[in-house]
Formats: sequence, structure tokens, C-alpha cells
Amino acid sequence: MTAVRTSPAGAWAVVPAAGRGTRFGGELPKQYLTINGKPLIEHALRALLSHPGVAGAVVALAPDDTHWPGWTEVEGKPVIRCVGGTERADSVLAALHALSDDAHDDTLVLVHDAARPNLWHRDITRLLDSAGDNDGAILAAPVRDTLKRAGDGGRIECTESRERLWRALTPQAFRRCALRDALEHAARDGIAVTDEAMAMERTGARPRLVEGREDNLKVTTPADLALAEFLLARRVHP
Ligand SMILES: Nc1ccn([C@@H]2O[C@H](COP(=O)(O)OP(=O)(O)OP(=O)(O)O)[C@@H](O)[C@H]2O)c(=O)n1
Ligand SMILES: C[C@](O)(CO)[C@H](O)COP(=O)(O)O
Repeated sequence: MTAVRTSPAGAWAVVPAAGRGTRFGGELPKQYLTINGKPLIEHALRALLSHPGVAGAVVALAPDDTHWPGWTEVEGKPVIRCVGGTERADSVLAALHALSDDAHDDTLVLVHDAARPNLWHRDITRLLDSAGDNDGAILAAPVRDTLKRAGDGGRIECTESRERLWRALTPQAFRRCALRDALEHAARDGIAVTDEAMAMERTGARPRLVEGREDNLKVTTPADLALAEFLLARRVHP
């Protein structure tokens, strides 16, 4: 893995893409499934790198990835690869390390799943506008459904309040070193964090919730892929 010089101007995208897609199933990792002739990861990278506030991207790949097309540039901006880890948080941490020490500590990083192909510029802009303080910000969507807690035997134990509950989306935006330290701390404590905000919360930070488009979906199952196809077919970029 090569250390990278980063531009002081602009945020950097960090794209974890080292997952196996176990819940999706199949041989091909889901980030390489195509919609409109482009793999999901390309949709994600183009959405990020075509935004004027994003200077480049670091992509974390599985060590045995044979599908990565070898891009070093997308939308005229640099794309760097590194080897990801066992869990998503390990992959994000590896990508943060791949940004060299001469990158500013306070460079803003936007961590975005390779498996979220329907990201819009307006959401990136709103996130960048809100992520200036040291606690960072994430895109999120309010929970809309009535929530049931399961008891024994597949029966409902109770109805949970959805008040103040949000679904975490990506990108999630933080200062590079603050996020690196938070992820390292969680790893040392043996805590499996499922998103970047969770690692930051453990340090006492209170990241801002920025309401994002509800159709910024993560492709997790085949049903999600069909929905993403529907959404992207109607989309006029960016
Ligand atoms: N060790 C890992 C695990 C996940 N990811 C990435 O994190 C994003 C969101 O994770 P998820 O949807 O959980 O992807 P997978 O781990 O591939 O799916 P599954 O949990 O079903 O195996 C994806 O872009 C995935 O490639 C990663 O970079 N490194
Ligand atoms: C980061 C994430 O996409 C936010 O929704 C999510 O946490 C990824 O992992 P998950 O296992 O699918 O929740």
C-alpha cells in the first residue's frame, strides 16, 4: 500500500468496498453487480467525485479482489486503493491510514459504502455544510414505520416508540484524525462499531444528524438491487 499526498483543499471520500456480500449471496461481491452497465461502486464513486467539494477518494478492497478495474482517476480526480480488513470498520481504518501523514489532521473525510449507488449532490452539499465542527455529521433518515419488539415464539412483546429514532445512512463526515483515533480506540476495546458515528459517539462526540434522501439505499439483498435499478433508471445525474 502506498502512502498518498492529499490536497489540503476539499474533503476526501473513503469508500469501504472489501465486503463479501454474504446477505446478498452469489459469487460476485455486490459492489461489482452492475446497474445501467456500471458496477455499484462506480455509481458511488462518480456521485462522490463529481461533487466540487470532494478532492479524491480512497477505496478499501478485499485482499483477493480480482474485480477492481484498476482506476486511478474517476471524474478527473485521484482514486487510491488500499487493502481493507475483516470488518467494515477495519476497512475504513485502513483507508484512513492510506491517507499520508502530510494530509491535514483536520481534512474532512466522507465515508460512503460502495454498496450505496444512489447518492445525490444535494445531500453531499448539505452534509459538508453541517460537518464543520469537530463532532462531524452523518446523513440519516427518520424511522417511519411502527416498531415492534419480538418476544418469545414469534409474538410481539411490545410496540416501541419511533420518536427520535433515525436510520444511519452514508456518507458520514468527520475530521480524519478524530475518526482514525475513534476507530482505533473502539478496536482496542474490542467493540464492533457498525458505522463511523458509533465510534465517534464512544469518544463523547455528538455528530449532527442531517436528513438525507430516503432512497439513498444500501444494496444488502436482491430486493434492494431491484429497487436500486428502478431508482437509477429514472435518475438524471448528478
Ligand atoms: N470487511 C468489510 C465489510 C464490509 N465492507 C464494505 O462496507 C459496506 C457496507 O457493508 P455491508 O452492506 O455489510 O457489506 P458486506 O459486508 O459486503 O455485506 P454482508 O454483511 O451481507 O456480508 C460495503 O460497501 C462493503 O463492501 C468493507 O469494506 N469491509
Ligand atoms: C454504515 C451503514 O451503512 C449505516 O447504515 C451500516 O451500518 C452498514 O452495515 P450494516 O451491517 O448493513 O448495518
